[in-house]
Amino acid sequence: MSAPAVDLRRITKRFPGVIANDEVDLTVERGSVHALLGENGAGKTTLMNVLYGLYQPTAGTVVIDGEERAFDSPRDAIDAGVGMIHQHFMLVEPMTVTQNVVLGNEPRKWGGLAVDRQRAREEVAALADRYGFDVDPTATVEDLSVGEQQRIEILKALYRGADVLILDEPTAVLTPQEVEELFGVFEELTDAGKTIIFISHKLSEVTTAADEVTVLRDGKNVGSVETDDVTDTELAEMMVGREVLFDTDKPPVEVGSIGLAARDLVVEDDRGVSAVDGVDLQVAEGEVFGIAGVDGNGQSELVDALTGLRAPAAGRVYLGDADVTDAPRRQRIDDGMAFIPEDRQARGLVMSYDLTENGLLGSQRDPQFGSAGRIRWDDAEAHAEEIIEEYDVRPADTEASAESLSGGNQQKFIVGREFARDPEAVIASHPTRGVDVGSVEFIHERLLALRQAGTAVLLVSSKLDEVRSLSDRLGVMHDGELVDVVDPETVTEEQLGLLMAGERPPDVPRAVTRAGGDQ
Ligand SMILES: Nc1ncnc2c1ncn2[C@@H]1O[C@H](COP(=O)(O)OP(=O)(O)OP(=O)(O)O)[C@@H](O)[C@H]1O
Repeated sequence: MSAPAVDLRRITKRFPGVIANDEVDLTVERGSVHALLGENGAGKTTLMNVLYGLYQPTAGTVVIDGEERAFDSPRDAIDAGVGMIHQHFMLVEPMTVTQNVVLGNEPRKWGGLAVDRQRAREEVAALADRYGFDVDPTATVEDLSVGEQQRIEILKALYRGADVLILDEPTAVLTPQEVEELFGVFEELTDAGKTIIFISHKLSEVTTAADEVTVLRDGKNVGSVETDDVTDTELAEMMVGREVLFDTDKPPVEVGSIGLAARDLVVEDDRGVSAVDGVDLQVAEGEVFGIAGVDGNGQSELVDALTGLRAPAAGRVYLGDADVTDAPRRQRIDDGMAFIPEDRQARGLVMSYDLTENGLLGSQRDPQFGSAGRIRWDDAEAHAEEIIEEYDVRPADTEASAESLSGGNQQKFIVGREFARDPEAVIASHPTRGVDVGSVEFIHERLLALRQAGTAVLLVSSKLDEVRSLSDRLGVMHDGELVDVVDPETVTEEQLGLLMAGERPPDVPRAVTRAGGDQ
């Protein structure tokens, strides 16, 4: 039998005060798809960063194709045939597909004096063709959908000779259709002898797309199993070490008056084009209003306008009875608006601050933490400790900087901080993105507890099962418009998919309006 494509032997990686990987073994056979699963902070990204040469292990050996390797940088890993596709793409948007794919490795002509553009185009087209990728090498990257951009990243790795492809949560930003396409790409690649390792939090995707799965817990490998031999429930238990319930219990709630509303809202994007085109919506106290849609159909701009990050070009925003259209963000927070942003690193946290400081963000003027501009740091620290404990943020250290936390733990901290404000209205944008199953369950429970307590919740999510199970009414956004408001319980996945694609399927069940006031 040939040597495995990847063989990690007793990899240990320590950071100050943390053992991120603790003698982890991982064997991945050539031509297979291997999933890496584990709670937030379990050490998945760290292990892959070791394999990709971004980190040097404290101890242990990396063996590729039977050959022991020591990578000092990703350059070494790429030379050994290991490529990595990060969650945040590293493409140059104004450039073409071809320019991006060959970037840094351009074929040359005239004795190396000039880039051979024609050859570059031909090579990229041939590569795309070989793996069945439907891409136009002359297209500009910024005009492509997220799924297409991801395929360009994969092409880039293949162009550099990758035999092993590592993908960090590749499905987090994709629509259900794009996820299917990506899994099709996985098949093409493995048929051609490539090896794929992907990190995921979605159990159903792991069992669908992977041949084998390895579960990490607290930095250790707790088991590698073939996906044919394991159920979602068993995997969840391996991850968290306890039973995880998948049912969301949503008790009936008596709704109150309007907690959050938008009227005829028009919002322009960064290029001055209308991204939100006359949206009307009302969220009652005690109601979860979900918004489903393919990313990039105006959801982000809508959320920006509601939270005060972007001034609308027309229309009004209301928090309770108050018109807050022109109110600064700070005032909206003071008036009871909590916000879980889509981009947690840019808008949810200050990455270089520690958790005590991050726990204060938005509450600096709250008398709970001081007066006359002086902050009582003991109280601020106690507050951060409460969030850490309640939301199981790891490491449980108020002095840890936000940037030293894993992505999912950063998210849990933001959610904890925002929910602790006891808000009148919550705007939650992809609140469980990158969060492990145990924590997803917890965040869902807390969202429903807020609903129970009479908070108006606007939930934007690209996870259809999430918006369907939590929402009382579900709006679908397409091309800047709220094209329909449907009953999340009875609408079918197919109807939703069509609405999200801008079509008008028949017999869509309309949502029943229960909110007070006119609708
Ligand atoms: N650069 C760093 N400095 C200090 N600690 C770090 C650093 N990178 C990761 N860690 C710590 O190592 C542990 C593992 O983190 P890692 O990002 O590998 O987890 P993960 O399994 O990928 O989590 P998630 O699912 O949340 O992305 C965590 O405790 C994290 O706080």
